[in-house]
Amino acid sequence: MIRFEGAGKRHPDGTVAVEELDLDVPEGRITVLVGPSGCGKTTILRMVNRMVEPTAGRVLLDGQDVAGLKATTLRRGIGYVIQQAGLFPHRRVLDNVATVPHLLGWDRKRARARAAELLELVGLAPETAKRYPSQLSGGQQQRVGVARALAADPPVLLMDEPFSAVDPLVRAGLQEELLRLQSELNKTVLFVTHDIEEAVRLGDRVVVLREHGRIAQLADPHTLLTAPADERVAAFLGRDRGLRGLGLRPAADVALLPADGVHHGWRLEPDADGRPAAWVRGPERRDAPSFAPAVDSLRAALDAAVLSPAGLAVAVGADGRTTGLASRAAVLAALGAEGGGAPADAPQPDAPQPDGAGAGRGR
Ligand SMILES: Nc1ncnc2c1ncn2[C@@H]1O[C@H](COP(=O)(O)OP(=O)(O)OP(=O)(O)O)[C@@H](O)[C@H]1O
Repeated sequence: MIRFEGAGKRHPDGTVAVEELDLDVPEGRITVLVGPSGCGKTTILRMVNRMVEPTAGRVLLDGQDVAGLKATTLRRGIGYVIQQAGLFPHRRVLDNVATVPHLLGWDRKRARARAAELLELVGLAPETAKRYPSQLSGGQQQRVGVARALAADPPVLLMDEPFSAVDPLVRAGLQEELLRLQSELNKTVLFVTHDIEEAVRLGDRVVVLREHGRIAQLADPHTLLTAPADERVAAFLGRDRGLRGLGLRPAADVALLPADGVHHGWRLEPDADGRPAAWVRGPERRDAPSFAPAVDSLRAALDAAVLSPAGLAVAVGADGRTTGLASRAAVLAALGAEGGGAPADAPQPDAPQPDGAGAGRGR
C-alpha cells in the first residue's frame, strides 16, 4: 500500500504544488487521480518514486518512508508509464522492454525472453519486437511503454496520462487492455488523468483533486457519478454523468423475455448454432444488436435495444447463443430497481466520503 501522510511540495520559487495530502492507495486496485491542469497530479505521482521529494510530510510504501530508500532500488519496484511512452529511440522494441530485467542482472537471453512474453501480454504482434519505436503507431508505443513498466514485475505501477496522446479509439483499446491486464496481474496502480471519462472507466477508486492537490472527493466511480460531493465536483463530472453512470452498472439483472415470438412484426432468426442472426419482418432483414448480461453494462444493453428494429436487445451467453430478449423498458427498470445505489453484486462502499472503494465496473 502507498500512504501519503501530510505530503506536500513547495517549490523554491514559492509555488505550492501540493499542500498537504493524506491519501491511502490500496494494494491491488486502480486508484485514479483526476483534476484540472496544474492541480498537482504529476507531483503526487512522482513523490512515490522520489522523482519529486516532498517538502512536508512523507510517503510510505508498505510502511516504509520512501525517503529512506535508495532511489534506484525503489524505482525497480515501481513501474512508471508516461505520455508518449518515453521509449529509447535507438533501441529496438524488444531491447526497450528487456532493459529493466537486464539491469536487474538477468542474463541477456532470459531478459529478452521475458520481454517477448510481455509484448505478447500487452497485445503486440511478435514482429513488432524487431522494430524501432519510431516505426510504431502511438498506441503501439504506449503498449511497449506498459510492457516495459511491467518488465521487472513491480507490485506498483505509476501511470501519468499514459494514453492521452493517442486518438480516442486507440485510447479505448488501451484502456480495455489495461483492465484486462489488471484483472490478471492485480498491481497497485496509481493513474493520473485529466479526463473524467477515463477516470471512471478505469478506477476502482477515483480521487478528484482541486488546486494544490486538495481532495475534493474520493469515491468509487458509481458513487462519484451519482453522488458528487458538491456543485464543483458535479460540474467537473459533466452534464451527462447520469448516462455515463449506466456504463458502470452491470446488465446482469435485466429481465429477459423468451427469444421466440413476434415483436412489432419482427422475429429473431437464429443461426445454426443458436446465435442471433438477424431480425426478420417479411422481406426485411436487419442486424440483431446483442449484449452479454454477464459482462456488459446497462449502457451496452440500452444501446443494443435502441439500435434494434424490434426495440429489443438480444441477450447472449458466453458462447454467443441467445438467452433472451431485453426491452428498453426492462433495461431502465433494472436501473430503477437498484434505486441508484451501488451495483447489486458489488460490495457496498463503507461510506461515500472520504473512502468509497469497491463498486463493480460493468462494461
Ligand atoms: N519545478 C517547479 N517549480 C515551480 N512550480 C512548479 C514546478 N513543477 C511544477 N510546478 C507547479 O506545481 C503545480 C502542480 O504541477 P503538476 O505538474 O503536479 O500538475 P498537474 O496536475 O500534473 O498538471 P497537468 O495536468 O497540467 O499535467 C503547477 O502549478 C505547476 O506549475
